[in-house]
Amino acid sequence: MLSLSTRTVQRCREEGIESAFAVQAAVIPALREAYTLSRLRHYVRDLCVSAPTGSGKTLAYVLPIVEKLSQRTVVRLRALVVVPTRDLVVQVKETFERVSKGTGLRVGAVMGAVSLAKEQQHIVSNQDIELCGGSSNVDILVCTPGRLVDHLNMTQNFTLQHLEFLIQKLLFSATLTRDPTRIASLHLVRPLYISVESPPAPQDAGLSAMETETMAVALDVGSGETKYSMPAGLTEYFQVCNPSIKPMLVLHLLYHLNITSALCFTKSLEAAHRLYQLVGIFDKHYNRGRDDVTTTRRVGHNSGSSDDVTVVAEYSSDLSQQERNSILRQFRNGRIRLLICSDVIARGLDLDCVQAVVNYDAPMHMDKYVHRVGRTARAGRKGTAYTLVEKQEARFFKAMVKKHGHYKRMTQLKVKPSFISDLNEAYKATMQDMHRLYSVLPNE
Ligand SMILES: Nc1ncnc2c1ncn2[C@@H]1O[C@H](COP(=O)(O)OP(=O)(O)OP(=O)(O)O)[C@@H](O)[C@H]1O
Repeated sequence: MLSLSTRTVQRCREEGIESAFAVQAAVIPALREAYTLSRLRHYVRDLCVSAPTGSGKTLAYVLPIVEKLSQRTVVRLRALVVVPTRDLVVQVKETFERVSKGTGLRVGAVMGAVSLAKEQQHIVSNQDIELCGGSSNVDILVCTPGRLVDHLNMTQNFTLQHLEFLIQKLLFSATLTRDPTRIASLHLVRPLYISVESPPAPQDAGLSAMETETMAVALDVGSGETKYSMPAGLTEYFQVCNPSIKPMLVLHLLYHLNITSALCFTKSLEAAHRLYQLVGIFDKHYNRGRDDVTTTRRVGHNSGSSDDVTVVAEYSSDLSQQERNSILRQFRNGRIRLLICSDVIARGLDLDCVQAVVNYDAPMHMDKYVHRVGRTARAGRKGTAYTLVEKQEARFFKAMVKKHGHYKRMTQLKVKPSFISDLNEAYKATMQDMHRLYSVLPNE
């Protein structure tokens, strides 16, 4: 049984959460049992959770941590959450803040977006004299690994000695390793593995009364290649093609399939920028003189007017945190149709509006593929993933997905040149502009 307090259940309802997802129904009681027994020292244990992307793993640890810590009287750092990217720090912190509203719990974040000194003031209440029990301004801290190490080395009175919960995204993952050697290297204490493979459709019972036994299955550690469980609402396509046709296929998705909200992953920042410019220029040529332009009002690449929809924007770790937040806000509000991005966005970021994911450059690691396509079809919604595989990569890509038992989920597309012939004229003009931009003469 979940047995969450009336306050937590009420808070969840205010946030639109009426029932527990499968992973929450499996993890929350296990986590409660683990921290209840951890008072007896030899019962301390680690929990490892494997569940599809977008299945609700964040609330699975946020809810029990807030439940437990809301009974505290003195502020001490009792829960530490380590996640791989800054964007994820912001997102997880917001989730803690929403759930803990009204409890008085203090949630902090350190990720290197501001100076170390500013972060020190934010997380530690007294830096003047060394205190053996440390001093803390926060009960819960969300951080990136690098910044955590900085504070451990350089922040007086920052201490982990009162920690009751340590969450590592690595161990709450859609791609949790089954490799016994890698698991051994983590030095886990009496690990309990929970694997949830069912889709994240809400269960019948409410948050306060949830049976868990049927949902969790034993994780098959050491069983060879990992078979990833994917979101049930995800449809996956791939197309084998020449590299030169790849931009046209992206344009086909935008202008023929009328995709209005997509993330597009490239292999490098340069490739992302080039594609961003190409799509922006194409949009101008394609829409020039057309009376029926309804889906895309052109705005250079972004005019800022509230009605405008920008056809394309780019997102990368090179942008400031403020710029990144602003782009994500516009994308969430439906004001950007195609967001071209690097893998900084692929890990854990929760954008409920993503209709499709495009792998403009096919990932060559299955983990990367799972995290990228997992930005769509979240929380029981539907979504589509398209992967463009260059001819010389096709053998490797197919072998990779087959090795992970994934090939049968995917459908091979064959977009014929005749399907996209109406884009040719604007595309030709675009290529001429691109060649001018990059000072490269066309071959023809
Ligand atoms: N019980 C619930 N009812 C409704 N929505 C929920 C519930 N639990 C989680 N969600 C929503 O589902 C979405 C995905 O959750 P979350 O980001 O925790 O997924 P995740 O499993 O951590 O994904 P990833 O592996 O990609 O990090 C979020 O928008 C969250 O608010």
